[in-house]
Parts: sequence; C-alpha cells; structure tokens
Amino acid sequence: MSGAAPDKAALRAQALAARGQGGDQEAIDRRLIEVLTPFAGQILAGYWPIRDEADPRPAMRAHDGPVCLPVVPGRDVPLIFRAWDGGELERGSLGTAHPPESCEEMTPRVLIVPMAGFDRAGQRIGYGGGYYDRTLSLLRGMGPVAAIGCAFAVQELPHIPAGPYDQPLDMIVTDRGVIRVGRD
Ligand SMILES: Nc1nc2c(c(=O)[nH]1)N(C=O)[C@@H](CNc1ccc(C(=O)N[C@@H](CCC(=O)O)C(=O)O)cc1)CN2
Ligand SMILES: Nc1ncnc2c1ncn2[C@@H]1O[C@H](COP(=O)(O)OP(=O)(O)OP(=O)(O)O)[C@@H](O)[C@H]1O
Repeated sequence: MSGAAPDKAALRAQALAARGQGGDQEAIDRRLIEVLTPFAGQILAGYWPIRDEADPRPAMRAHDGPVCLPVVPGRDVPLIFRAWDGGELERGSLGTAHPPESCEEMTPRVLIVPMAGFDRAGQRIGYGGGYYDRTLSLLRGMGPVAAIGCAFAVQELPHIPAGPYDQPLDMIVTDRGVIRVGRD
C-alpha cells in the first residue's frame, strides 16, 4: 500500500475516527444561521444527527421558512424529503429518524448535508450509500440548489478523489470557518 492513494473506505474510516473528537457546536450554529440568512423563505433540508455528527438542528429551528428532513425510500435511490414542524419522528433502518408519511413531501432549495469527511474543493465522503450524490444530481437537474456541507473541522481530509457520480458541495460550514467552494 505504501505510496498508493488511500481509497475511499480508508478515508471514510479516518474521517469518522476524527469526528469523535467533535468541536465547537455553537460556532457551527452561528455560522450555519449566518449562511442560511439569504435563503429566508426557501425550503431547507436539514438532517437528524446520527451519533456524533455535527448538529444542524439549531440552524433548522432558526430558519425563516419551511424545513424538511430526508427519508431513505430504499437502497440505490435518491432520498425524499418530508416537512418537519418540530413534531414526532419515526426511526429509520439506518439509525436515522424521519417525519412520518402524514407529513408533506417537499423539494428543498437549500440542503444542509451531513458528511463523514470533506476537502477544500467541496468533495465529500458520506456513509457510502451514494444517497446525497443521487439526490443532488436529481435536484440540480430540476433547478438551482445550494448544498451546504456541515461537519467539524477535524473531519477535513487533504484530498478526496472525485468519482463520476460525486456531486460537489457549494459551501462547507465547520466550527473553524466557512469554505465557499470555487471562491477561496
Ligand atoms: N444524520 C444523517 N441522516 C442521513 C444521512 C446521514 O449521513 N446522516 N444519510 C446520508 O446518506 C442518509 C441516510 N443514509 C445512511 C447510510 C448509512 C448509514 C449507516 O451506515 N449507519 C450506521 C451507523 C453509522 C454511525 O453511527 O456512525 C449503522 O446504522 O450501522 C446511515 C445513514 C439520509 N439521512
Ligand atoms: N447518481 C448515481 N447513479 C448511480 N450510482 C451512483 C450515483 N451516485 C452514487 N452512486 C454510487 O453509489 C455508491 C456510493 O457512493 P459514495 O461512496 O460516493 O457514497 P457517499 O457519498 O459516501 O454516501 P452518501 O451520499 O450516502 O452519504 C458508489 O458505488 C457510486 O458509484
């Protein structure tokens, strides 16, 4: 292995281990709320954190507009999103929590995207299901979408090799700053 580029599984394991160190959650809250201000009135997709993921819920609660959460409808298909008004959630099979079927399905215009790892070019690694790649590809085909990655700064990796399906992020918010992809 020496000299070879680390593969995605190794990068994912490295970033997830680093995630355990955590970071300044309040700094993430502040920055997320700030970058979301221009999206007032638009539909925001957040996520319900699993284990020690950075928590986007304070920013979701502060959003001035409709908020929805992802639902996994099955393997190898895009996520769908259901309205979340602070009500009860159901447990999903992958350790997720999502609104019940009675909640309206929505098409978000801005998404806070969970990440295992990221790099400064806006490439991201998730849990490996390809869910956000498929979802962003679909949404971007329908109109303008802002994908905002959210993670602790310790989850940054020097370089993530981009595959053909990988959808880059537009912005990354960490406890140490905001990375505006393509504008730094
Ligand atoms: N909070 C959150 N919600 C999300 C995602 C995510 O990454 N984070 N997803 C992003 O695609 C989708 C769900 N996809 C997932 C794919 C795999 C696993 C998974 O491997 N779960 C492990 C636990 C991992 C851990 O705790 O660190 C498991 O259930 O064993 C979870 C979600 C939609 N919702
Ligand atoms: N639009 C797509 N069409 C077909 N296959 C796809 C698409 N997007 C991703 N995939 C496949 O999904 C698999 C997982 O992709 P990847 O490792 O990039 O997931 P991830 O970004 O870590 O996961 P997630 O987005 O769920 O957090 C890969 O085999 C990839 O080829």
